[in-house]
Amino acid sequence: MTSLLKTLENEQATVALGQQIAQWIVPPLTLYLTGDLGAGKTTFSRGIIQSLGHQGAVKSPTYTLVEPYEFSEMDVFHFDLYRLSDPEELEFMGIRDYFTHRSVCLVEWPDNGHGLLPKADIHLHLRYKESQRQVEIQALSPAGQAILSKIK
Ligand SMILES: Nc1ncnc2c1ncn2[C@@H]1O[C@H](COP(=O)(O)OP(=O)(O)OP(=O)(O)O)[C@@H](O)[C@H]1O
Repeated sequence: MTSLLKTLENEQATVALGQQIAQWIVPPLTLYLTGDLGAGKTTFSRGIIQSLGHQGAVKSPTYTLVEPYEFSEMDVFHFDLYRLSDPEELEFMGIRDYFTHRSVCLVEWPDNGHGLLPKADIHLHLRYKESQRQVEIQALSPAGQAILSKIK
């Protein structure tokens, strides 16, 4: 599978990447979002979620672990696992019930999910390089590859 490197000049570029990807999402789909604190994971998620039709704010669910958004054709689950110390918390939440053929999972700090999450179709690595913000978008499945091939 392939990957793509993009520079994100400003916040709007991060939002716009989410908006682009949102048009091509066919559930089920899982995106992993990694990058340091403040790298732009929530900004990207906001681009996707608002583009799908959510009109309110999109905040990182740091304390609730997951924020669900229901749309006509899919359910989006925005996870932030930064504070997850015990994977049993995910089991207690009944995490497996979240994953259906309608589910789109956006997962911040996926390494803390300890293998309880679906495998990623796309992995976004957000980073700073020489004072620029960059994102490496990695396709990890045919569904992810189909989306990657359309990103401009
Ligand atoms: N490409 C960009 N260029 C400049 N600023 C950006 C860019 N993308 C996002 N930002 C800004 O960076 C700040 C942090 O972004 P955001 O909250 O999305 O990061 P995060 O990775 O979700 O952080 P955390 O891990 O703390 O939840 C926000 O103020 C956002 O507006």
